[in-house]
Amino acid sequence: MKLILRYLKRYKLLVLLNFISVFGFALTELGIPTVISMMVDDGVMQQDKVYLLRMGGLIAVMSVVGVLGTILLGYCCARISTAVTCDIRNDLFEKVQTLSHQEMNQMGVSSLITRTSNDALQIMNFLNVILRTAMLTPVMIVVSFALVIMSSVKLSLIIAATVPFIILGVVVVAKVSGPVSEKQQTALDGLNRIFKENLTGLRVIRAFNNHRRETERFGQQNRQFAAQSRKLFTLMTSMEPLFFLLMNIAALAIYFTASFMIDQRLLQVGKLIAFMEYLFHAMFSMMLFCTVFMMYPRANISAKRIEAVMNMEPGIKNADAAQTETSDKIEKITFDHVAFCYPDGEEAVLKDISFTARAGETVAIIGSTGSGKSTLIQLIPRFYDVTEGRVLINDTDVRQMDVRRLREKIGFVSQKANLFSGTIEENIRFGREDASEEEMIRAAKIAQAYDFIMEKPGQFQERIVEGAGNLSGGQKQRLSIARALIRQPQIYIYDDSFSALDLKTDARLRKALKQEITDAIVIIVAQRVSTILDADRIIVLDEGRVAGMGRHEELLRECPLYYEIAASQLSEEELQHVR
Ligand SMILES: Nc1ncnc2c1ncn2[C@@H]1O[C@H](COP(=O)(O)OP(=O)(O)OP(=O)(O)O)[C@@H](O)[C@H]1O
Repeated sequence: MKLILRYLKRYKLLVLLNFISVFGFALTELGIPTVISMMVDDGVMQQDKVYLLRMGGLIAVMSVVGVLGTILLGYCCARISTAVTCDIRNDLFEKVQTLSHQEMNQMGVSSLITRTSNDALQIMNFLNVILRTAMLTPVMIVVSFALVIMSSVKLSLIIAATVPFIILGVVVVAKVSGPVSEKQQTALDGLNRIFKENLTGLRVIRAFNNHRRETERFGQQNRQFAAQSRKLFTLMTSMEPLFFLLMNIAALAIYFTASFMIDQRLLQVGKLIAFMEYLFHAMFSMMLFCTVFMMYPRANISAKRIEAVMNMEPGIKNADAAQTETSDKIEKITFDHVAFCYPDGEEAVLKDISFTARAGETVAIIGSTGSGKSTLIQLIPRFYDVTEGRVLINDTDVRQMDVRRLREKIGFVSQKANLFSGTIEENIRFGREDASEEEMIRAAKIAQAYDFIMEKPGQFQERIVEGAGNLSGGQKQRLSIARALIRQPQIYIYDDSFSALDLKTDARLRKALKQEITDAIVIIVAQRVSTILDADRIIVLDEGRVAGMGRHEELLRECPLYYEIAASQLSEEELQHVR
């Protein structure tokens, strides 16, 4: 619960106001029965009308104060609980932005979503209850039990007998509900994961006619979640009837004893009314307090799940002496005997990779699937850090550079064209918000996106739906290329970014890129040999090792693996031309 306290500290004034309104409320709630008891014993019994009127006025004032206190209490609870949850969500979101791919994989995207949504909601509900009742109930319990005892010590003994049973019940429920709550949240993670996978893979599921299987998978997980929820709710609600049973038995015993006491003039009727009123408040407050107590394990689990994310150390962060000032002009990128192994992998995915890419050059990387092409380029923007060797920009190790500054210099076009819901313009400007209209149009034109954008009814204002479902694969790729181009970076990295383009568009795009980007370093991962024919250097990767390096013609002659790839894609004539 340290998490909640840490965030509550930000709203000290409101918490204080909350506390004051709680006291105001308690004072009036418990004051009114006292005044009623006085009215009955000293006013009604003595037929003193003036006294009755005075006391009636006092009750009216106390009621107004009580109502105002309750409204203020409600306001404070709502303000604090929503503000704290909002802060927690914002901080979680910000934290997730700093996590590297490794931590994201470790935690799981669905679990991160559940933690930000459902776990934060649990904290909000708990806070709402705690601010409303946890502050109020201890005050009410102590004061009203004191008044109960003061009203009649004998009758209080009957109540004392029920207290151990109540405490025992609450402790048992709290102990059992903690682990159940954890299982419930984990089941919800799983439910979200299946739902997310199904929505993103809807077409595949339909194409393979697998919706029954998926529905069954979802149903199974849903049943698991429902079972845990049922257990939890049953546990939480089981306390209430038991509590009322105890209360009713106690009330019977009290009335029975009180009738004897009144008979023997040991107790007045007014005192009995007040006693029952105090008792009602004491028991009701106790029940509310028990609810808070029972809610605690659930909120505690959620707080722990949130804290686990907050306390995660980002794998990629700035070195202590990170260079915030990188030289403006990037002359070269050097891979110096680089090896890389994924944190959860057993074997190195890249082994002893060395090459240099200079400004104005295009370096292409080709190789069979799984040979390590995408992994290699992800080491440049530090999505991962090398396991051995160094990646240098000019002569500085990227690990010594400020991550933000480093990434500012890079235009990265990922293998999967990720676009965001919003307009086409917003998506292109994602690369650089302050770009001019001309720069945006220029980027769209080089990326060969301009024509299809102009054909859309909304043109640059055309809306892209979630997951860019209203665009073709090639259109998505071209927009993500435009997004990188508008940035005008010094390093371009294309991770198989032309694969969805037809050969004609691919050729036009490469021609435009060559004309417009003359001074930057361009690194292209490609599957198609035709995409990289003109590259200044082609690196052929085979199981994480460099199997060949050179221009297209040289490699055809000297690298059997490259020849094999080219032979599978080019015509006999194109191959003979080189030989
Ligand atoms: N996050 C990851 N964790 C563990 N292993 C990974 C991870 N990503 C990729 N790999 C493994 O690393 C190897 C290289 O993958 P990589 O994606 O770099 O290959 P690639 O050459 O780009 O393949 P493709 O052409 O199919 O995109 C593969 O064996 C893959 O299984």
